[in-house]
Amino acid sequence: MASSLPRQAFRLASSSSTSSTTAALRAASATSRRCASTLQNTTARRSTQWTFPKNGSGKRSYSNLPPGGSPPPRETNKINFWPFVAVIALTSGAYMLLVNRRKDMPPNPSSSSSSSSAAAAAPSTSSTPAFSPTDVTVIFVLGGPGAGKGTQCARLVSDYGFTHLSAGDLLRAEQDRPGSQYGQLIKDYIKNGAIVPMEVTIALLENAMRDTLSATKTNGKGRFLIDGFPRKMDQAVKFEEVVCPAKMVLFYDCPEQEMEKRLLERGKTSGRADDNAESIRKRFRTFVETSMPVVDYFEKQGKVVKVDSTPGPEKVYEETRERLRRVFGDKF
Ligand SMILES: Nc1ncnc2c1ncn2[C@@H]1O[C@H](COP(=O)(O)OP(=O)(O)OP(=O)(O)O)[C@@H](O)[C@H]1O
Ligand SMILES: O=c1ccn([C@@H]2O[C@H](COP(=O)(O)O)[C@@H](O)[C@H]2O)c(=O)[nH]1
Repeated sequence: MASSLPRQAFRLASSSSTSSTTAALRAASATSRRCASTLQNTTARRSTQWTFPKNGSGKRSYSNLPPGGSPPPRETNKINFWPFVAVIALTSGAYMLLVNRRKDMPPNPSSSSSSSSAAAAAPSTSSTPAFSPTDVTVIFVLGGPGAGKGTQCARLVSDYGFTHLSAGDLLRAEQDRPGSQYGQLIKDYIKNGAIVPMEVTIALLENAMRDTLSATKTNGKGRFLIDGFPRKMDQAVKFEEVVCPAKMVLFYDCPEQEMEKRLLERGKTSGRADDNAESIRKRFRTFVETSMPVVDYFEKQGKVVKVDSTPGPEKVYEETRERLRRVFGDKF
């Protein structure tokens, strides 16, 4: 059902868009319920259609005779034309009324002068992203837990003027927001190193992007480092479809042993519920099984820039800058 949720469902919460969050997810679930009840009604109608009366032997009777009964009395073959004439007259009248009313209506904005072309006439099969990649640069920053994504993003922000959006941070903020109906759900997912349903995360990201763009007077232009997202194929596809296609994927590659050491060290002070041995093990597993396919997917599109993040942060950053320069040029 997720893929057929209304677009509105993706306009979810940020701290400034709380009520739209709730309303959007409610709308989504209301739609699901409507779908379910429509399905039930359809099924009910179908089963009615397929209920045939049983005859005396207990078998279904498929003739137009009532089971075991005699044929209905034959009607005399007199045809009365007047009802037909009345129906035709009424239908023609209604049609003419409709045509005359339409003449007074303003033209439909979607059927402009080019409406005669096949493209304009065909129903839209894909949605348009909320932000154009011409105005908005999105770079996905991926890598295992503790690979150093956040550390590198902080440096890129000060040198390139990116806005850094960490999906994990946004989820933690939503989790702690008083009154959030997703607080407990997010908490459980994070503790288990699992991926929160994409509707929540995509909406948080889209809202944060929108808030950033409207707060900065840059005519809707902006640069975003989306850190720790997408971590699952459905997120990747949906985000690019409804929010904005990414220009590049910065992938920080680091051995598990090194990442574990960093996370356990960070866990001494981070206060994060998932910086402990058990959660780290689960996060690694999710990363290998669920998130690596996303990296492979973008790799096939030639979008991945892989940086070894085993060395110290300075060295990793130097390499990152060099790789960005190669892709975007000196003036980026
Ligand atoms: N290149 C590095 N060498 C050594 N330690 C590092 C390096 N980069 C980051 N760290 C440290 O490792 C820990 C994890 O780094 P960071 O938070 O940047 O990783 P992350 O990939 O964003 O993690 P997560 O996915 O869990 O949010 C931090 O304590 C950070 O200071
Ligand atoms: O797209 C996402 C990103 C993150 N999560 C959950 O958050 C935690 C922590 O993420 P960090 O990037 O390490 O801060 C992650 O383990 C997931 O449980 C998510 O569900 N979806």
